[in-house]
Amino acid sequence: MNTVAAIQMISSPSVSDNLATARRLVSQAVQDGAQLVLLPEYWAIMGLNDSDKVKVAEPLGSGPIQDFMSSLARELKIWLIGGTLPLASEDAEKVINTTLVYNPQGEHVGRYDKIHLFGFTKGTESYNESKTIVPGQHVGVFDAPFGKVGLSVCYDLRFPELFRAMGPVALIVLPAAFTYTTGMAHWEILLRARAIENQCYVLAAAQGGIHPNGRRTWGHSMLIDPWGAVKAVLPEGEGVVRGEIDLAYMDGVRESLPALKHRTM
Ligand SMILES: O=C(O)CCC(=O)C(=O)O
Repeated sequence: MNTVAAIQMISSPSVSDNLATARRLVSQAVQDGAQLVLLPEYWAIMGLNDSDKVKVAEPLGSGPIQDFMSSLARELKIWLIGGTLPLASEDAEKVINTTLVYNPQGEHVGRYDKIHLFGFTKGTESYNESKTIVPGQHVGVFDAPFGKVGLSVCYDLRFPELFRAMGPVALIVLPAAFTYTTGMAHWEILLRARAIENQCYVLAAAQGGIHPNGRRTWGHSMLIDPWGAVKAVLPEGEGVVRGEIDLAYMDGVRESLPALKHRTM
């Protein structure tokens, strides 16, 4: 069995507070047996305004957030998928919203830059990530001990072609900070659809609550199995969602309903 966990947070604008919370929750997940742990989108910096986000953006390979993730993975001997952090881009006013993956030796072994940038306007709610983020251009997949893991971030969930482009994977991970409004309507349906159509596990780590800046996020971090069943969920608040990747079960689903083999395009 392979135990994986998603961390749910309600991140604040204080990077040091967020690092302390992440350390506490990841340690709790590991005490409960997790060998691979996923943090949510912008776990270290959510709540910072756009200009402060650019100020804390790190060059790849160095900076306090990357040092923290690498040390934590090494110390706890886990695979750590670092939600997302802002990496410095060539445009001084924009960042790259990046997931970095660390192995149990604390080495950086995977990267994915969020490709689809969220835009949404309804009433007083408005988001336009392309103002402050440079989109990624490459699919991200890495090899974990139990098989291939595909990387995606939040709004990417709405674009099934990204997940097809990963090739067959055992697990899709999705760090997120879904809005309360869109999350209530679409989050679980889309996550379960990605698990069903790709016949793999889906692990989603969300922000979930009312943040100090007033923003409300949907939460509902969850683990879904290859049949589309929700195995564990945390509706709101900080905490850990944990479960097993059962490869024999996944193979059974793929054998009894060989939809992946029946693809024609
Ligand atoms: O797709 C959505 O509804 C939410 C996406 C989002 O909040 C994000 O990508 O940051």
